[in-house]
Amino acid sequence: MNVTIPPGLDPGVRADLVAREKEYCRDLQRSGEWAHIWRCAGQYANLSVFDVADNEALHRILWNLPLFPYLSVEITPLAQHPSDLAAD
Ligand SMILES: O=C(O)CC1=CCC(=O)O1
Repeated sequence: MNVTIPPGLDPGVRADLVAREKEYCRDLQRSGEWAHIWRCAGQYANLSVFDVADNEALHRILWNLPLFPYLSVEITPLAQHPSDLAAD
């Protein structure tokens, strides 16, 4: 996810959006659907791993992100690799 918040956005609105985004993300981490989130070094972007039932669940999560209007999201579906020890 790449984040592009307009520089002219009211600072209070921006702070509220970022705070709500953090709480939303942490709730989904607690439920297990947002499995990992990493900051992409040097970028206002993150790399996240979701563990969801289906595409609709992923869409719901992304669509409801408070920062959704300011995100560009690239999605790569993942499957288990046969060499992964966890596959045994
Ligand atoms: O700061 C970001 O990368 C955007 C974001 C997604 C979830 C969150 O808490 O922040």
